[in-house]
Amino acid sequence: MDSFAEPRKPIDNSISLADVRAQVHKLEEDLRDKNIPVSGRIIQVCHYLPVTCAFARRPRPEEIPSPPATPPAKAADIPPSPTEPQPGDSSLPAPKDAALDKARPQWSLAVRYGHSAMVSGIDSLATTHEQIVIGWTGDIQASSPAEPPVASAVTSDPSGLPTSKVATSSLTDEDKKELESMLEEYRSRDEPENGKKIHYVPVWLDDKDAHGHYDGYCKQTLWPLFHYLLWQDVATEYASADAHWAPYAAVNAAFARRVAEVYRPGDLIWIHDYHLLLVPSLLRQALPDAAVGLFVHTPFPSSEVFRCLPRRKEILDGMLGANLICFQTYSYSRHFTSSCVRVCGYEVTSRGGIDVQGHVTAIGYCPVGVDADRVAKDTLRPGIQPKLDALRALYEGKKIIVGRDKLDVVKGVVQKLRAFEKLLQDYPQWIGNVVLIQVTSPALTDSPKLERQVSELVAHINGEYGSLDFIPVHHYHQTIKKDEFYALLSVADLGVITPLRDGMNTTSMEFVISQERTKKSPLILSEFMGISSTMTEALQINPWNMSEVAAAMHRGLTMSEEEKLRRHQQLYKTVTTHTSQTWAAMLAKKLLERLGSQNMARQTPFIPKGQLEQHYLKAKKRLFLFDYDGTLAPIVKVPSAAVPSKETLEALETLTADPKNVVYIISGRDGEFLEQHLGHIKNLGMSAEHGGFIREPGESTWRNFTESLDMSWMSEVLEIFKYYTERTTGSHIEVKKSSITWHYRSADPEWGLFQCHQCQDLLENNLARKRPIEVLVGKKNLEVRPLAVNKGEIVKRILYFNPDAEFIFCAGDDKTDEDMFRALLLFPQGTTSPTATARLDPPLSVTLLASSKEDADKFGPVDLAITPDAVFTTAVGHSSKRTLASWHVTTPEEVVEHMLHLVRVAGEQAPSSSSL
Ligand SMILES: O=P(O)(O)OC[C@H]1O[C@H](O[C@H]2O[C@H](CO)[C@@H](O)[C@H](O)[C@H]2O)[C@H](O)[C@@H](O)[C@@H]1O
Repeated sequence: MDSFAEPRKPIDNSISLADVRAQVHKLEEDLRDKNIPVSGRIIQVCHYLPVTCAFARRPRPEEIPSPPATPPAKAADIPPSPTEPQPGDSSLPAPKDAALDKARPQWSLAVRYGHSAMVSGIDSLATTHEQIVIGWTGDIQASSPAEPPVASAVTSDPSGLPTSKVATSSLTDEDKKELESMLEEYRSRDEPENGKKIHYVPVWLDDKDAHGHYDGYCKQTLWPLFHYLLWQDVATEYASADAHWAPYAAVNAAFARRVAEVYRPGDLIWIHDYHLLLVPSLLRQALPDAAVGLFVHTPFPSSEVFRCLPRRKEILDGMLGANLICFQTYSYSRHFTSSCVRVCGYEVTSRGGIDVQGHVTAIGYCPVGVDADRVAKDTLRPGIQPKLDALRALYEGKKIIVGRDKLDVVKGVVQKLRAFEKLLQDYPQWIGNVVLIQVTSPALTDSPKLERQVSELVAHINGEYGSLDFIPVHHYHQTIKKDEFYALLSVADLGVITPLRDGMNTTSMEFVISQERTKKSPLILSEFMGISSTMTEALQINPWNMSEVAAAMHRGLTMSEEEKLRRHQQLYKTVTTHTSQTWAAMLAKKLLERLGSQNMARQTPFIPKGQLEQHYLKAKKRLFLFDYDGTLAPIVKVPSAAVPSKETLEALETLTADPKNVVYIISGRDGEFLEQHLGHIKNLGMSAEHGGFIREPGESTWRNFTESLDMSWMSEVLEIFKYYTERTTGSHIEVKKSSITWHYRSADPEWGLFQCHQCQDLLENNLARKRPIEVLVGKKNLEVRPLAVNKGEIVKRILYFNPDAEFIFCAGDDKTDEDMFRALLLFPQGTTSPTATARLDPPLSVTLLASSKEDADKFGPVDLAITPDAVFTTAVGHSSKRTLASWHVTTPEEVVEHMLHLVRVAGEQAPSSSSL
């Protein structure tokens, strides 16, 4: 237990806000220099706006009551003409009635408390950036029209307003517009003077969706899971962890739409927290080039817990639309990464990013802090001192332990009380000399069982260890006011914050700042909270270990003044330099760094349908070169199950039926597999084993390019693969005619990858130095084939024999397909002329098969008919995948759709062209 030892020599882990801001500025300048758009704006996407909205609708004309019918008049009191209303005549609507006063806003806005760290961070960024905060209005409270009108958009606490709600569906477009323009004028209390504008933009949600999303999926499904609670342990009316998925998805979609509406190229987008985990991928589809960051404020559980979530893949894919995902701690980021690897089978790049079909999401962490200056100011509030004095007087002569938590299972209040009892048991000298003041504020959802448990435990301890003049535990279950809160933190001789799980925990930081003016008292923290990784000088404990917590309490209460001071100074430095301001600036910095990194800057555009169609229709001869796995058939777990779909077969059959088309499959598969599934397609050319074999269109025999090669290495590779297969459960070997593949897709993903690296290392640094082989890293496989053959060579060969092709479409998804794309870089880089021509030397595969030197010499260079615009090299995968291809599509289905489309348009054109 490291923390129980004498404190280490203080380390300087402080961060300078000025430095981070300067770095942000520099990064932006550098990006501009590289012509990468930087707007200087940040879009912050938060579940709630930091504003509450109350609404008092003006009555519509038809809702204004008409004057009541008057009784028959007596001659003596004939009323004046109705055109002359009398003062005080209550039967007539007063023209100045507040409800009718068009000038008076229907809306009143007030500060929404909560998430103060995030909100103050965002506010502070206004020093350097214009921002747009997008969030839900929350339930709209109904305020009475008789309420005094609000003078401006900035108002005080609306707690006096009636709490009935206004249905969002009852709001008109005008009502919504009115709120939007008031929000545009709104300025938060903490916005810096002369700061840049913060625009507040509401997301309008259907009330049912909004509650299904938040009270349902967020609070009943995700929140417990992220805090290591499986649903049967928390939900009293447990239905299904999948209930409320639909509103979760709907609300996320509404947020993404709103962001897309306000987005401008060069904006940075930061999405906050577990309420919005699908927004990144929705934005990636809508705004492929946007720089999107996702910050997860909660813990992220171990993959073994996370995998219980029915929608685990949807959630991970949703998050992975971001360019960067940041967590509070390294350990949460590690859990996330292993969930991606284990649940989805995604791979981790050498720099720790997650690779999804070529789109790499960087993973990082950046702990949030508090607004230390504001907290320090708050501790000086005049109302605090009298409360502090009162507490001191009340507990005079006794040590005070303070705990303040939400009454929520994960906050560990029960465990803390048990540990306190253990303190009194193990260190009886404290009986009568120490009190625990535990304040619990109500959680979002009541838990009567937990409340009962806590009360019983308090009563038990007080009964067991208390006396007429001594009550050991003082438990207050209520929301306390700010002054009371700071008085409590300041008076403590020991702070005990010991949740079973907590994303970060800001109370511990507020404790340290409060103690700066008073006792510099020590702090006990649970090791299961995010903040523990930065608060290294706190006494860290496992909240489940009662003896350990009791010992830490004893230690904290008896600590020397010198040690207290030393520890406090270190904690204070951490808290006052790792603030909400530095956190917010660091997020901006990290996303800009990501933006500048190579992966993000190089986007492969989506294949241009019109241009493809135009060149296809124009060409007298067209060449199609398709990889198979991952290009014409999606990747599946078992290789033999990757059979072509009905649509794929239809596309190949119709393409090959057109005499203008020359179509080849160029695959790593063996000829047997290709023949079995595609052999029946007339006129389909096939190349197997990464260019080792070719079967020309219309022929039934294969030409073997490896015949004359030394293939003795195969048995040696097989031995090595066998060694690894024995040690990697779930892996298997695929032996082909002249290549061999070791698959580990069904093995434990981390172990499989580790073994793959070991095996690759052995093959490359040992066998490949002596033998004419190449080791290829494929999709969860390792392949070895002869050095002399590759897919690029085959492409050159096909092109060499079809020099009159005027259109080339070549698609592939993995590294071996890059050889094909490389072979099709026929024009020097930067060629802009659409009529540029190219010449091709005879490739090795042509001369190699020549029977004699003279025969080989017959083959000279050929002039190609192709022009630069008519070569469509197409990577299947994400637009940010690193590739030599000029275009991309995302899935094999899209490849097939494009092919079917070309065949269709050519078919539609055929009758008219023949009639010409
Ligand atoms: O050149 P390709 O047509 O892309 O073939 C490359 C290798 O694909 C096969 O393995 C891959 O696809 C399987 C089915 O989706 C998948 O289970 C496996 O994990 C992938 O690595 C094939 O088995 C190999 O022989 C090919 O060389």
